[in-house]
Amino acid sequence: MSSSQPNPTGPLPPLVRPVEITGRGRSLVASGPIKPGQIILCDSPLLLYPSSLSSLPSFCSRCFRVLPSQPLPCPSCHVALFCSARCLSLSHPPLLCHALSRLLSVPSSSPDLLFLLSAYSLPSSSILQLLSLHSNSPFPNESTQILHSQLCSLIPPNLIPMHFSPETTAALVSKEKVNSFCLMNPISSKNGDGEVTGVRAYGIYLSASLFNHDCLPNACRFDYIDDPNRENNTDFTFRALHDIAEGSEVCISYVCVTRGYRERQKMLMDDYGFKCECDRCNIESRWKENQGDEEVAGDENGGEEMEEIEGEEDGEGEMEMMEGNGEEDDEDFPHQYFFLRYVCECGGTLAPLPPLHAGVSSDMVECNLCGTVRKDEFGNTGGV
Ligand SMILES: C[S@@+](CC[C@H](N)C(=O)[O-])C[C@H]1O[C@@H](n2cnc3c(N)ncnc32)[C@H](O)[C@@H]1O
Repeated sequence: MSSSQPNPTGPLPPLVRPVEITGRGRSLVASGPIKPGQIILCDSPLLLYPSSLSSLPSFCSRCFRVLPSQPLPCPSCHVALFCSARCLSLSHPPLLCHALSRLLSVPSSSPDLLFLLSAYSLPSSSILQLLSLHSNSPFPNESTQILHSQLCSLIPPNLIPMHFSPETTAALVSKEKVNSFCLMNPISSKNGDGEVTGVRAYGIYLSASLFNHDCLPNACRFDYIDDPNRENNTDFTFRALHDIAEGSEVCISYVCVTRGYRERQKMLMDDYGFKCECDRCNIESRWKENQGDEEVAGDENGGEEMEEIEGEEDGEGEMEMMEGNGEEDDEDFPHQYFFLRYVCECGGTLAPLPPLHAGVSSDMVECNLCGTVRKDEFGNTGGV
């Protein structure tokens, strides 16, 4: 690990500092001891964009809350709908507005177009921040060339943004692939069967995109997109699952932690371009069922950007182990404690509520997927 690096994405809270770690790039490490449930980072989006054109009639185009029965349409494009006069007045950039109505006539348009139109609508300084994020292969290829020519047909000449070029388009797409977070539809309390109903929107969060991945994360993300009492409902909060020692790396999981080894490896390689060599993967790679041909080849077109962060779907592999269906015994599954303590029945991650007073951790845990808050059966004694 090398010394602290300046953070090009902006100021970070005092609990973490960015460092460069060989083989992992920029990483966030604890500047001091972090307590269970402590808020490590709060981050606002640089950019939010709808998951698809078909989601536009359901969610406010600014705050992405569910639209009321009488939404306010943009008087110009009539495509973007808003939940309130405030949201309507706050943001609907002309470039996006013009392009949206034209986009409806593009047959089977790529979701990347919504991202690119939103990104090119940003002020120049924000585009540069976006371009400062990590990516793999940021160079034009056939698919980014096609995207760029589609953009050319969607953006009127008088609104062509400053950095607009095939190179920037390719770079933006590559940044999006590894840095975008999903804003999921919360699990409805009524359907409480663990089903997640899909991605509502995607977002780029500059500081949060410095978190690296671990299959046994020590932090997880909370968002409260439908909370009527939060003005900044699309902000993310990252909290510690347990004690984190000064100097330790703070990691989240990019994929649902309940997924099995091979599936995790494939998703991390296809979507993020790295082979995970965390402690858990090192152990699971030795399991009999994971020996042999590994399907972890890269796939340029694969996957969708941090979309599984904190449990999008119920995985099967590890949960089966917990239920006693697997062949391994406890010695082969030392992370069983993690699953018992930090994984909710819905597949989400359980983190303690923030400490009530300095040094006193909460004895309540909250699931970041179904939102359940309950007593921590294990007490708040610290790390795994
Ligand atoms: C969202 S960025 C995280 C910050 C990034 N390290 C940076 O330098 O800006 C995701 C990228 O970080 C790297 N990364 C994240 N977790 C990793 C891990 N466990 N092992 C190796 N590389 C990792 C991969 O290159 C991945 O595509």
